[in-house]
Amino acid sequence: MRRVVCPGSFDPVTNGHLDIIGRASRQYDEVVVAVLINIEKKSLFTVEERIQMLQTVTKEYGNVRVDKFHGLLVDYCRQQEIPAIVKGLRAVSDFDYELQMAQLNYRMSGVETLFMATGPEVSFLSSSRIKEIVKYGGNVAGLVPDLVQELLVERLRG
Ligand SMILES: Cc1cn(CCC(=O)O)c2ccccc12
Repeated sequence: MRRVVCPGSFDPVTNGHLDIIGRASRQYDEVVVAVLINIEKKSLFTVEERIQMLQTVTKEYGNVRVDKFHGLLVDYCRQQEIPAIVKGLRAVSDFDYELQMAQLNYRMSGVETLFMATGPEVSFLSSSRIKEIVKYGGNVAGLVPDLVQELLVERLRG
């Protein structure tokens, strides 16, 4: 069974994330979307809320499982017996950091990293930019799932 992990904060999940997750779900038997627990980073949604959103918007793929982890991703991969990581690359600016992480992870654990180029229609997306737009009254329809847009408006505009 070919399994991969798609790690991230997903605070919240965007259509850029779903582009990669959906394409990975067609390449592998199982995709584990792993939400990073980072207590040092202030997040808009709780880990449980992020997991709930991801489970709802990835249900249609049928072979996506959502989980959470803290600490080193390669330790999680070892515990879960997942041999590879899938990362989405949005722009050349992503590559430098992701290359270093891929080399480190492989050197530490033998876990491979596979890169997928995000579609041009979503390559400009990030959770931070989306939150900023909603916070100042902008419209993010088509950039995030409808459910996420509703939750963003509720959380950021009360
Ligand atoms: C493009 C992209 C960035 N990330 C990390 C996002 C984050 O850390 O929230 C992803 C996670 C899964 C699929 C695609 C992506």
